[in-house]
Amino acid sequence: MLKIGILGLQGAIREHAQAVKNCGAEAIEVKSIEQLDQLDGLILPGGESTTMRRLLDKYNFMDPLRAFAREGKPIFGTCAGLILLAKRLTGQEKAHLELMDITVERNSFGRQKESFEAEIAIAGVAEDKMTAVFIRAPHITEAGENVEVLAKYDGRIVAVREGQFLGCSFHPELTEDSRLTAYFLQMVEEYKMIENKVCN
Ligand SMILES: NC(=O)CC[C@H](N)C(=O)O
Repeated sequence: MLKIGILGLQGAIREHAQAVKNCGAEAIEVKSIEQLDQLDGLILPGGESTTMRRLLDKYNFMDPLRAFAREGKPIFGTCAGLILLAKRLTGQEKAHLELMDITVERNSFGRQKESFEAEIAIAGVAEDKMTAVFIRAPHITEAGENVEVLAKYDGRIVAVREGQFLGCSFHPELTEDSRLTAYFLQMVEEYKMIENKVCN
């Protein structure tokens, strides 16, 4: 069974764990860096990216997370998690993990739309549209040449993939529709196959 970690420092942790279990994998709430070794893939949940960054520093997660990525292991960032993955943040000098070749703007859907649901199509995941829950959501203003744009809302990029990394502006764990989580687990499965080939 695939072992999927959910970074458990702050944010929507339990809902992601449930979505992972619904898709038939084991969900592990990650609270210390020692737990990273046993994982096949990792989810960075939504929450508040500044708070999350403070906790990542406090518990010395930054370098181990970058090492996890260097091993080629898949990471899925949702909302605040997407902000953590970005190489560039609008209006901020320093980004966080700097793993995905994207520029992200925080809180970009205006006041009246602080929290809303929308029906969006996601390439390779939900061509027929699915409900996406946006909560003080960021969006992607620039995507590098190796980044695949999977979804847009209101002309703005809200879901992307770059090789082993997947990111979205919304909260896929807050609806019953687990298709995006299932897509991520498929990425993890593919990574495992590649890893086994290299080892054998
Ligand atoms: N729902 C979310 O994760 C919101 C992200 C939040 N606005 C931030 O900047 O971190």
